[in-house]
Amino acid sequence: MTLIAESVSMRFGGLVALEDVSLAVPGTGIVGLIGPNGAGKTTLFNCLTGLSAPTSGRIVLGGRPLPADPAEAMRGGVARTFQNIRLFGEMSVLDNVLVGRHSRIKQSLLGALVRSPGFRRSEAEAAERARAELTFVGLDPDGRRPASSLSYGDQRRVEIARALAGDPAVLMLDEPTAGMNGTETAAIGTLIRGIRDRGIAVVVIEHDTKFIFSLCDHVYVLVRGRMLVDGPPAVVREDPRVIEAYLGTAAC
Ligand SMILES: Nc1ncnc2c1ncn2[C@@H]1O[C@H](COP(=O)(O)OP(=O)(O)OP(=O)(O)O)[C@@H](O)[C@H]1O
Repeated sequence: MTLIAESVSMRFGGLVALEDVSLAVPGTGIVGLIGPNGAGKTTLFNCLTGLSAPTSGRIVLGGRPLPADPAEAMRGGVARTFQNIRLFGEMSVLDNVLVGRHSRIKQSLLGALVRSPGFRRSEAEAAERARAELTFVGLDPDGRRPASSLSYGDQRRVEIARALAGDPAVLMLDEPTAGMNGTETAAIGTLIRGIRDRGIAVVVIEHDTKFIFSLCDHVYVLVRGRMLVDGPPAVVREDPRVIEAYLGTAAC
């Protein structure tokens, strides 16, 4: 399912955060989005995940306009993680992942109240799926510990498991390696490739350009709210405009 931003602009009062930005996420593969601080990456992510409606332009998923409503966007097939981890800290790891699964399954209120056989079967299936996703991201499938008791890196994995439990067609990861060391970053890269191999399209925002260039099939570069250039990593990293605008630092 292709996710497309068509000529998206976003203004906050007098500030132009995005100006006529277009981007296409094909149904498979890993797309990277890089750019200096304040370039508009998170603003674009928010539009692509239904969190914000662009001031002009549109977001299209599978040929249909994406509703500017995160829950609807998730039901449509777009899941995300956040720059600042957003888990229910007091809840168990498993329950956090179940929240992602419940966005996908329909249960009647009556069935839930009387705990009908259908409701119990559906709950058991959801728990099984949540455990499978915990195993997939490399965590203990038991998941009984409170989410807040996990290390920062493992909490990121729980967020990813929760997003995967909702059966997304596109998974959007906002700085998935923020605060991680080299070993942890490499492990997240392996996990993202595994997600890609399941046939899920992945979009990654990162400041770590080395990570993006080694991971992605296609890279977009945003600078001051405009899409400066996009292409395969080998082309983008050599583009003089990119080097001048963004990569002419020790970071690349
Ligand atoms: N809700 C908002 N209200 C007003 N201005 C905003 C809002 N959200 C973002 N901005 C502004 O829009 C611009 C783009 O911000 P955005 O967070 O999208 O950039 P970014 O590329 O994600 O930056 P960073 O890498 O630092 O996270 C910035 O100037 C920011 O201050």
